[in-house]
Amino acid sequence: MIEVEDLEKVFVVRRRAGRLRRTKHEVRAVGGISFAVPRGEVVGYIGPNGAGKSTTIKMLTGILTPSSGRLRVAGIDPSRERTRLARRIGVVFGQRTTLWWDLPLLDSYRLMRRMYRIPDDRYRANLERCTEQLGLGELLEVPVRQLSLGQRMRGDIAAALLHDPEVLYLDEPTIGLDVLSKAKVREFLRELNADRGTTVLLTTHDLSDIEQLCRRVMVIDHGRLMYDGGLDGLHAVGESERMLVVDLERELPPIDVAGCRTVRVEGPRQWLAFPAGASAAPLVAEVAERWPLVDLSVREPDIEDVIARMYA
Ligand SMILES: Nc1ncnc2c1ncn2[C@@H]1O[C@H](COP(=O)(O)OP(=O)(O)OP(=O)(O)O)[C@@H](O)[C@H]1O
Repeated sequence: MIEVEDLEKVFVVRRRAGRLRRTKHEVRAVGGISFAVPRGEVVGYIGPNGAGKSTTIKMLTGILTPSSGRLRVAGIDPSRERTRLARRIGVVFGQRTTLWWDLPLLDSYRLMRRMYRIPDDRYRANLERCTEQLGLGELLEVPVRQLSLGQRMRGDIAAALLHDPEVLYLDEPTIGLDVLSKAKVREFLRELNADRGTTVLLTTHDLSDIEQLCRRVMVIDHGRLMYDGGLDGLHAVGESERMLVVDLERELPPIDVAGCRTVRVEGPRQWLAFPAGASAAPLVAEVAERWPLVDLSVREPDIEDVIARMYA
């Protein structure tokens, strides 16, 4: 559904270099990335600030023209046939709205029906589905400026789906939302993908979005693809560690188990880190045999830590 080959975007920026002089600089926002997303996949696209995520999405929608490389979305070259592509894709920018600020939601949707020339029956069916699943019923007559952030975001997601796009780009769709609103948005996206097979490319700084929605994740940094694969594989790349949390009968000096590092001691409780790929069984057996053990648990690595280590 999405094919990207050696995609590059270089911005030329002018900077002041004195009172009158300006010098030209090149910013390589995206520096030769390649990937493919098959139909129906939900892929997370993450990276630190300024990594090149939004620039990639803008090229995938046709807003920006690539400096070089090959790009196809649903078989269409986005920058050449932007209008034709617009009928096949939906876009939600969490930081901006595509709705008309002073109009009630429903009026924005009616305008979109005209713009996209959506047949009546399809429009009605999609509106009904989105209204029900996103809980928009009581909001349809409310002007967008009076909506809360979470309500507006749900309104924006519905707007992006009225014309039945095959691909949905989501740029920070849960930014600023409370826990409940995030859960609603994620649930809706899961159902959308399961029921309609919509391909989703999701950019977010909230890693729970990724954990809950994506099996595959791509990590970009300085315009380069650092990782493309399953969530589990991230742990290996990020050299993550699991934690053995040991409750002893009494306070003891840090215990010494081969293959582990004691990272914290608090009274009778000690935390021992070991490589995420190693088995916990021999370590547990050794602790149980050599020390007066009351309880023990194994904690999985936190994806936030893994990603932070990768970015660093
Ligand atoms: N129109 C532009 N002109 C010049 N430089 C730009 C332009 N747009 C983006 N850049 C630069 O390209 C790089 C990538 O920016 P981009 O917005 O794609 O990052 P991002 O990964 O989306 O970041 P964030 O997570 O902060 O939104 C940055 O260094 C940015 O300053």
